Amino acid sequence: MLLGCIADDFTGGTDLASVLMAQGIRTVQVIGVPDTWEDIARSGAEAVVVALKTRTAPVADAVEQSLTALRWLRKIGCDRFYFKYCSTFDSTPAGNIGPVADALMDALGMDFTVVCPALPANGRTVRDGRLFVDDVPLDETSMRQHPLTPMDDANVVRLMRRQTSSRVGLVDRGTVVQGSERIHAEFAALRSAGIRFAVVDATDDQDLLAIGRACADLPLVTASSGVAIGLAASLRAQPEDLADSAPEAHLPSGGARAVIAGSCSAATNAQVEAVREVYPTFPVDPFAIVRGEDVVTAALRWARPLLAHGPVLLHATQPARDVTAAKSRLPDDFASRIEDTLASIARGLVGMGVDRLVVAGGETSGAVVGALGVTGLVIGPEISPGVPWTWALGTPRPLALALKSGNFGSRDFFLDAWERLP
Ligand SMILES: Nc1ncnc2c1ncn2[C@@H]1O[C@H](COP(=O)(O)OP(=O)(O)OP(=O)(O)O)[C@@H](O)[C@H]1O
Ligand SMILES: O=C(O)[C@@H](O)C(=O)CO
Repeated sequence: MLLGCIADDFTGGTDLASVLMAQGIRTVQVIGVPDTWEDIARSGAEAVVVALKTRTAPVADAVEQSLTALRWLRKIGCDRFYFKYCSTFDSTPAGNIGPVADALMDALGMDFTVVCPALPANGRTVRDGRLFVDDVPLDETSMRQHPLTPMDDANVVRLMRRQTSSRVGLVDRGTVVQGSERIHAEFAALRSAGIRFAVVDATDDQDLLAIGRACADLPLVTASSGVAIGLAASLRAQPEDLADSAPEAHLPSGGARAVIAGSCSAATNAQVEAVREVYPTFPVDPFAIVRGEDVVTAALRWARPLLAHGPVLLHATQPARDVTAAKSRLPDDFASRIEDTLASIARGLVGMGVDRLVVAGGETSGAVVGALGVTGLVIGPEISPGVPWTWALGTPRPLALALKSGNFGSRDFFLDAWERLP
């Protein structure tokens, strides 16, 4: 086993798994911490991603679940680890990135690691410690109005300092461009100066390759999926050892298609708009859910006659400014109530013969995958950077799932995704 990964949400898990697969590392994603480990040991996997739903959980829960995942990964033979969080550093002032990273490091007896949310393939870069999305500082993007993790600062050093009492430093791009040995030397200098977390600048994949190599002797890295691009080289002595086959796939055979969107991110809003002209869409109204209306039955009644004719899309997605305006009129548990509703709709759709399902949003994906009883995901072909088709494990019938991070994918993602299925 080359690498054990802990992802703080489900779309983030498939993002990392697809990057590792692209690096030739045979990767399996499990949903939560499995009860057993024999299946994984038999699967031929070289990396395992444990997908948790801890991004917005209470800090103590997130820490406990992450430590449980770490123990399980050690049990199946991992001795190198990857804590995957969002490339937009989605978190609250209390956590959970800092507390989880601190707890994992304590458990591994470490006093230094990296913090690197950069993901240039999706426009996320870090310069002088500041996180940009397509060259716009994070706090000036729609992430400022995220329903659960509004991001009001682009400075990752400062964001991290809010979440940990440990010392946080910076490895700037001027150092990174000098290559892995120079970066490694800077890590050593920061570490001996008592720095526990080094935020590392990166603006392109070359930077990530160098950073990955410089992390070769770190038992744990903390990052978006970006650093994984550079890890393959340090995980294997011989590049020709790279695997070229995925674990056995469980392909569905031509049932109905649906999209469930619970993300209110800018990209998902644009993708929902693009669908409106092309196939049927159903808006799920948060206020109807709160009023106790039977939204699930209404949605399934709407979808039933349409499924034979092509894909359908059901969405709670609304523009971020509308969400921000509505939040004060919604109860505190609004997010989980919307997630539960979308998850019940997904279960109903699968019961009606949907076997190819796209889900937009990490929290939403967590709820849907839970409701469908999925225990793991075999990673299939990539639809767009960070979003692969996956084949569900643990479901009574074969099911293809694409779990799309809220801000990933082009405008036509919900139109084109089907074409990437084998
Ligand atoms: N109209 C709405 N008003 C308020 N909240 C909503 C609305 N629609 C969806 N939500 C909630 O917003 C949250 C969106 O989080 P989710 O993780 O699913 O998407 P995301 O953050 O855009 O995606 P990712 O985590 O992959 O970046 C969910 O909890 C969802 O239930
Ligand atoms: O890193 C990202 O942006 C995504 O994988 C993600 O975590 C969104 O939830």
